[in-house]
Amino acid sequence: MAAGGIDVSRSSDAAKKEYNFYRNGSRDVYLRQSSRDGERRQIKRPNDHDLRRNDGRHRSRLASEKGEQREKEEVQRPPEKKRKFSPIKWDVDQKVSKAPASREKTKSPFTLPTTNVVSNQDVDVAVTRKTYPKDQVNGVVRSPEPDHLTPEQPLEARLFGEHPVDDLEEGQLEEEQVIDAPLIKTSRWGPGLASPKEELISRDDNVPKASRWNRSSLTPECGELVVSQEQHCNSSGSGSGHHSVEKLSGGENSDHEYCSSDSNELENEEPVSSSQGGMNMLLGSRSVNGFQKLNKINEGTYGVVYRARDEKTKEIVALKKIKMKEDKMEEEYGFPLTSLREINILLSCNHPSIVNVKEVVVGGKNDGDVYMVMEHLEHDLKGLMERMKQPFSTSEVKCLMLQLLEGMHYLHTNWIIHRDLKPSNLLMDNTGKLKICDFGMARQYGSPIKPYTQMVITQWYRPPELLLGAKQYSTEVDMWSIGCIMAELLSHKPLFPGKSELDQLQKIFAVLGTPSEAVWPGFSSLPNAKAKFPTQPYNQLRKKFPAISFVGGQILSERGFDLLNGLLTLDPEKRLTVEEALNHGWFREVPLPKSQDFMPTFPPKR
Ligand SMILES: Nc1ncnc2c1ncn2[C@@H]1O[C@H](COP(=O)(O)OP(=O)(O)OP(=O)(O)O)[C@@H](O)[C@H]1O
Repeated sequence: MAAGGIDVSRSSDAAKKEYNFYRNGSRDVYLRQSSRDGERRQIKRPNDHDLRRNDGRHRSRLASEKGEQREKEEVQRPPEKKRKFSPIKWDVDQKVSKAPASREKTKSPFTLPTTNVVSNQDVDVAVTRKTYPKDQVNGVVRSPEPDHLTPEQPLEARLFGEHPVDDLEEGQLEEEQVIDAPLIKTSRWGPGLASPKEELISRDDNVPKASRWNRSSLTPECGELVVSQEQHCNSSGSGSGHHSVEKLSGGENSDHEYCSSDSNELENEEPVSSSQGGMNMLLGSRSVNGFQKLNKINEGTYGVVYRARDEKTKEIVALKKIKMKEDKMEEEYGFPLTSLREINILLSCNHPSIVNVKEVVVGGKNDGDVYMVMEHLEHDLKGLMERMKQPFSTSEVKCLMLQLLEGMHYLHTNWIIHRDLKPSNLLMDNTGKLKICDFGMARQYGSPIKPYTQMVITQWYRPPELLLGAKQYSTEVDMWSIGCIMAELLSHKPLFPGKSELDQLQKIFAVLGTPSEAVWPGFSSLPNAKAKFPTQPYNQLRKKFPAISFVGGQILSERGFDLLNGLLTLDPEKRLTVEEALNHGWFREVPLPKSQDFMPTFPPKR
């Protein structure tokens, strides 16, 4: 049976109603919730142009729909959300801002939780993008047969020079960043601390445990948790002097030294006055003893997650214990930066598709332990897909994809890149709700886009530009991961299960074609693109997701394939944006997205 769908906007009123039911239903949930708790913060959302680019790929038919939708949203914008703990105040990169007269007047996209307004003018610097003809996407040319992938010599050596490429298994990331004491001293967390030994983040057995978090030095006035966005590394350092600093040559960066990894991104925070800095995130935090641990759910790279009961409310929650860096032989130990970012971002976000962090609690066996208390969801999509006997149906995939895209739309419009989207980081409950979790790799991006570490995103879901060494990237990296997730939801197996970074690239190119300058302008100047990749001139993706199946396998309509191919576009400039994906016609053709209420339920994992 052909999978070609029917466009409900033209031919099926009933289907359209059902679609609207889903969309309105889910929006109603959003609005109901927001008006109920009355605590949603009003956030200035960048418009399409602000968001990422103006590449002329928006469909005109959708443009008017989007316009109406946005208008409605603006009218119905929920009231301001009270801060749960402390706001993120992302710093302005003074070197790139247009000579603000004062700090207060600085316009910046890094003001997520505040009501500061970002002017389009400021944002445009980052988002202007080239226009490409749509037909160049992935250079889709039907092929008779693929060329055989037989490198003449070890490609690892050719691709990455002398440095061997470590195999990265799923979930494994090469970097872990922690905040070390000297760093904190010069950060906005520093002010108000009595001595370096009483740093908030450092751990030292000489320091009485109770003072590790130095609560006494914290005042409500300095209660803002402030994390700087992109700091230029200061070669004189902040005292630690151990961070590597990479000098980028050429282009607009040639005059500056930039951080080569995220761990450096906090290094050069500007000094702060006492009114700016400090942290009271843990001030008045409850003890973890108020929770009864029921069972261990999972152990990830950065924390152990438990199912627990809040003794006070009897509510079942998820407790994520932050793994401290215990090895004092290491120069950096203490509270991982990834966890700090995760707490910071999650406490500031409020969206039905983003896991809710209720509070942060401390204590336990070790007085210095810190836990995030999150709403508990029964499943994650990875575990669920492994245990499911039947794959998700197309309408179920659409329901899940819409929720994922809505959550990502919220993040991207608030200048947050997740950078670790994968099925195990997508939680699902038995009422059909999907929620994005694990914000350890997430960060805000800004204008202009700066070099960040490319060692983000679990390898199977990492886009080719990062594998090829690109350091300047933004939301498009998440869109690639979403493409991989969509493929996996449809087929119930990972699309590109590479065994090493090189194997990952080979797997991608074998399916989507080896990129060329014609298909991906700028490809050849990426750091790792010098390697001679086996030539695979054709896009083979359709073979994996056919429109017709004679053996009863999963089929994908033309529109579904168009969405998948648009997400898995090699050239990040041409990859679909979250807004384009959200408005894609696949979601309006039959079978329509299943309503959350009708999503299947699954037994809890043991
Ligand atoms: N709120 C929650 N409710 C239920 N289960 C959760 C919740 N949060 C996390 N989990 C489970 O714990 C696992 C690990 O959580 P998380 O990804 O946040 O930790 P991590 O240490 O950052 O993991 P990773 O190694 O993947 O980066 C998830 O894949 C999920 O199965």
